[in-house]
This record gives sequence, structure tokens and C-alpha cells, in this order.
Amino acid sequence: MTQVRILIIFIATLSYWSIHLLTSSQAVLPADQNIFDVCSEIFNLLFLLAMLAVNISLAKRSYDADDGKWFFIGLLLLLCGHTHDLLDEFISINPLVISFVLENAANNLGVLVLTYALFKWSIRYKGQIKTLQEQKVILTSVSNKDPMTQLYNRRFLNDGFKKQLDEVDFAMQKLSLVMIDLDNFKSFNDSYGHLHGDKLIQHAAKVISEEIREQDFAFRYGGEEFLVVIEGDKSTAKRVANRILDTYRNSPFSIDGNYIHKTLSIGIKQLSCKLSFEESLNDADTALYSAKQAGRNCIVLSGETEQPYHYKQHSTATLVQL
Ligand SMILES: Nc1nc2c(ncn2[C@@H]2O[C@H](COP(=O)(O)OP(=O)(O)OP(=O)(O)O)[C@@H](O)[C@H]2O)c(=O)[nH]1
Repeated sequence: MTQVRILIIFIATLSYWSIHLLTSSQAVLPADQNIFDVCSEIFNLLFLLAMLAVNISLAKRSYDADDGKWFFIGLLLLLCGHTHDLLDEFISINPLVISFVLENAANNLGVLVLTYALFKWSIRYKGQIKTLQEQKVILTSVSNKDPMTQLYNRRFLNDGFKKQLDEVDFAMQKLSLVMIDLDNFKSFNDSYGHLHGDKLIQHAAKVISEEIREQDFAFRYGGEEFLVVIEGDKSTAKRVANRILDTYRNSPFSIDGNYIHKTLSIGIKQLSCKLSFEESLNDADTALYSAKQAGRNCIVLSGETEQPYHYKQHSTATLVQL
């Protein structure tokens, strides 16, 4: 809508000055061309009145009152000047100083005020665009993030992130997928309730965000499942995964003063040009499944020995303890 308004004002201003220049060139014509001057002045006046009407009608809608005021004053001044021009064809206005003020001062001041109004408007318009751009950034970030954990969501993974990965040459840049799942989360939920379950998911997300580096991306992949895309090969990914597992296990998390024993299972797959992203994701998921099968609380690297790397041997599968 604002663009349309700017276009209307621009075309109107351009037409006005084109007509004005064309008609004022008639001044060099002999006096018997007076009828032409009168017609052109009437045309100018009608044109200014039309612009005033547009201005008033815009002011009645959402048009900014301050900008509208300056456009209005500018147009009124021009109207004054041109009314004088028209009257000048029929009567001689005395004293001369009034004639001079009316014609020159009103016209020139009118142009000045209109220029000021346009300048002011363009600055405000630029400001509005900047605000809109900032709002767009905020909205994009909100729609890319999971509201519960503030990690990236699956929509961003599927829509934006995968497209970026298409352009990566995996021979040059090493990237790895780290799939993380909270162990025995169902029994935790059953024992402590969903609200505490949500808190534990948020806690895990916090640990993950704190343990990865700036260049890595963490997603909430499912309910209690996370995906981290690590910049680096599988051994770098393993180091980061180890850190996450270590910190998560040892981080304090208690309910009603009772310490909660908690662990994670992790599957790792390095991305390569031989496999699609989906296939690599599948492999990471399979590695995660192997980690679960191996008794949880461990890390499995896909495609290697499939032997789980146990951060610390944990004999029991029931990891929720008071
Ligand atoms: N509180 C809470 N629970 C969730 C959320 N999303 C999924 N869940 C629950 O997470 C549980 C996942 O259970 P399972 O898939 O059986 O996994 P698990 O119990 O962790 O077992 P393993 O993965 O084999 O260790 C289900 O009971 C879901 O209802 C969530 O946002 N909040």
C-alpha cells in the first residue's frame, strides 16, 4: 500500500512539474497567447486541487498525520501562488510587493515544503522497511526454533538446512551427524509426570547447546531425540558426543530433593558424498539403535565395528533411580 502511495505522489509530482514547465514556456509567446496562459493556469489549479483531494482522502485513512500535514501545507502554498498567477491574467494586484510575495514566495515555499515532506516521508519509509526486515528476522528465527528447548526444529532441518548441505563438498568439508536420545524416558515420564519430563528435555537441550561449538547445529529431532550436526569428522564428533554424555550424566538434576540418575545413547555418522543426507541420517539412527541395544549410556559410530563405545559401563537398563 505504501509503495502505491509513493507511486501516486511521484507520478503526480512528475506530471505537475512537466505541465508547469511546458506551460511556463508559453511566457515567451506574444501577449495574444494570453488565453493559453489562462487555460494552463486553470489546469494547474485543478491539478493542485486534485492532489489536495488525494492528500485529504489519504489523511482520513492510515496516512501518517505529520507527513500529511506538510504535504497539505506545501500544496496550499502552491495553490496560493497559482491562484495569483491566474488572477494576474485579469487584474493587476497592488501593491507590487503583495503580488511578488504571493507569486514567488508562495510558489517557492510550496516547493520547499513539498520537498521537505517527501524527504521526511522517505526517511520514515526507510525506517519502516528496516523495522519490517528486523521483524522478518525475528519471525524466521521463531519459526526455525523449537519453543520448548530453543534448539532448531525439524522444519528448519527439512526446509532450510538440508538445502545448505546440498552445496557442501564433503571431500573438502567434514560434517558428522550425532543422534542423541534420552534413555528410558518413558519410565521417567511415568514415574515423575510429563511436566518433569519436559524439564528433563529442556535440561538435556541446555547441556547439548553448551557442549557444542558455535559452528555446530543442534536440532530437537523428535520428542526426546536430538540431532547435532558437527563440523568435523567422526572422531571430532565422537569427542563432542563424549563431552555431551559426560556432562549430561554428571549434571545435577533433582526432583523434590532426589538426585536423578540419567543417561543418553548416541549414534554417529560422518556425512559423505557417497550417501544422501537421508541415508546418512538413517545410518546415524541405526547406530543409535545399536547403542540402545548395547545397554544404553553409550556411543556407537556407524559403519565401523558397530561396537559401542561405553562412556562408562553401566550394567542396568533401569536408569531412573531415586
Ligand atoms: N514429557 C514429555 N514427554 C515426551 C515428549 N515427547 C515425547 N515424550 C515421551 O517420550 C517417551 C519416549 O519413549 P520411548 O520412545 O519408549 O523411549 P524411552 O522410554 O526413552 O526408551 P529408550 O529410548 O529405549 O531408552 C514417550 O513416552 C513419549 O510420550 C515431550 O515433549 N515431553
